[in-house]
Amino acid sequence: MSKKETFRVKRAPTIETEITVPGDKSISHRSIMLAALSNGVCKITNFLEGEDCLATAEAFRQLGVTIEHPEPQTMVVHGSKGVFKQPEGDIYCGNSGTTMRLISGILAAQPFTCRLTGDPSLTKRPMRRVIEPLSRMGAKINAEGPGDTPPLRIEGGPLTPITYNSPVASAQVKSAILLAGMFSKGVTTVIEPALSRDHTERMLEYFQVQLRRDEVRPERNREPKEYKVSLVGLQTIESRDFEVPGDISSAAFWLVAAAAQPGSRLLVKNVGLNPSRTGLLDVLVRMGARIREVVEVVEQGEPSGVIDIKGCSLHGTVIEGAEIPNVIDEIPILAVAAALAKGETVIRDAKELRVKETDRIAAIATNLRAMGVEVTEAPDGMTIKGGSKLKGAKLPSYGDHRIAMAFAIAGLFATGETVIEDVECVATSYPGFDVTLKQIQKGSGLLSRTTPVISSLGR
Ligand SMILES: O=C(O)C1=C[C@@H](OP(=O)(O)O)[C@@H](O)[C@H](O)C1
Ligand SMILES: C=C(OP(=O)(O)O)C(=O)O
Repeated sequence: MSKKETFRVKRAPTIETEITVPGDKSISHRSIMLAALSNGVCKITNFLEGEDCLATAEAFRQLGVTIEHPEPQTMVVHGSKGVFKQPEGDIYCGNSGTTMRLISGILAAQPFTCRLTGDPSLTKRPMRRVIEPLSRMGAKINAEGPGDTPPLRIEGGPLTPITYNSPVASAQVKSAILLAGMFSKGVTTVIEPALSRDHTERMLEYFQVQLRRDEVRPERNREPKEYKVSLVGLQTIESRDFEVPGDISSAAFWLVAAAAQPGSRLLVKNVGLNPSRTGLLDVLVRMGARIREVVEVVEQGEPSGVIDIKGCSLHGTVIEGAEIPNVIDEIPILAVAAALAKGETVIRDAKELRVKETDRIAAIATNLRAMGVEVTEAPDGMTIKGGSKLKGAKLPSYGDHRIAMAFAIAGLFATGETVIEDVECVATSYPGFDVTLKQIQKGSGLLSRTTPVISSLGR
């Protein structure tokens, strides 16, 4: 996609198709990292060639790791057992918070200094959340930007393990500490206030690292639970091949497009169904969507399979509390679903959205209002009054991939034309989104009448 591209979207026919989506972004990042730390050669297939994950691959090349790219979506990583070379220049993490925060955990343990930079969006994102625990482990990290923002200068060295009570349920914080813990002698523990995505834990186990996971109730039999993960450092990370499942956060856009349109039916195949990521399906079911999901594979620690969704008229819901980390990246598209649903949807406990690629609460509220939707903003969320007709509008993406894609879907339901500006950011997580968008607008790729309806399992 070239610079300053737009999506021009018009009302679409019902969706009746089956699709696959590119590889999972979170898992693709981790596959490069764990393969690089491993003791041999790992072939990663269905790797997401989004800019964020390519930035992670490039970072490890700069650290001296040989990474081949023999064919599309395949990366062959020659593990270096955690021994890296000092990079010549800065490591550029692009738009990717995951790259910067996770790699910080690894660099904290290296016997050299390096500097991490990013694009204007990443340069505004808070890094205290990783600086604090990694400094407690012994790293010297200096955030050069105002208010602990990047660039980060990391002077690594020997680390001591810690037990860290994380104030946020963040997979990036948890993963940075666990990766640092792999370089320190003794037990590193992270306790989080709600379960964030657990791909790092699952992939470490798949690479033969032993760890322990517990659900703890701080006061006996009282909710909310806390989630505890511990590992002993200096374990060998055994090289493994890995196939990345499709990204449910990318599938989310089409799932909502189908869910909100009576008469639509969509099958998404080979998509990740890790329970720490499927909160979107729970929310859509609460809104009235008819969904069945079938886990077909649980190899390599990550469940994946098919989602079968039928459109109907949706109604409002409440999204809050421990569910928020599970749907954190899906809130922009869930807000669009809320605008299309009858009644009110309340989103709370989601102040994290203010520090993503953009302030997503403000971006969602502004764009929904431009389409004629009544939205009340709160510091940690919003209330959306759904059910009125969406008006086509010219909308900024705020340089945020998920805002760009969510509002392209809103445009499929709006009167007139919706134009999303500056959509090149979509390449960070979903190359090919524009192709599927065009197909769906044309109504192509209809399901054949023989496509079996999934009848087992379901929600
Ligand atoms: O660990 C990861 O791969 C991610 C964790 C989440 O961020 P936080 O850890 O900041 O919640 C999520 O928003 C991001 O897209 C990817
Ligand atoms: C927040 C996101 O990613 P990251 O934190 O890696 O930039 C995202 O993909 O929505």
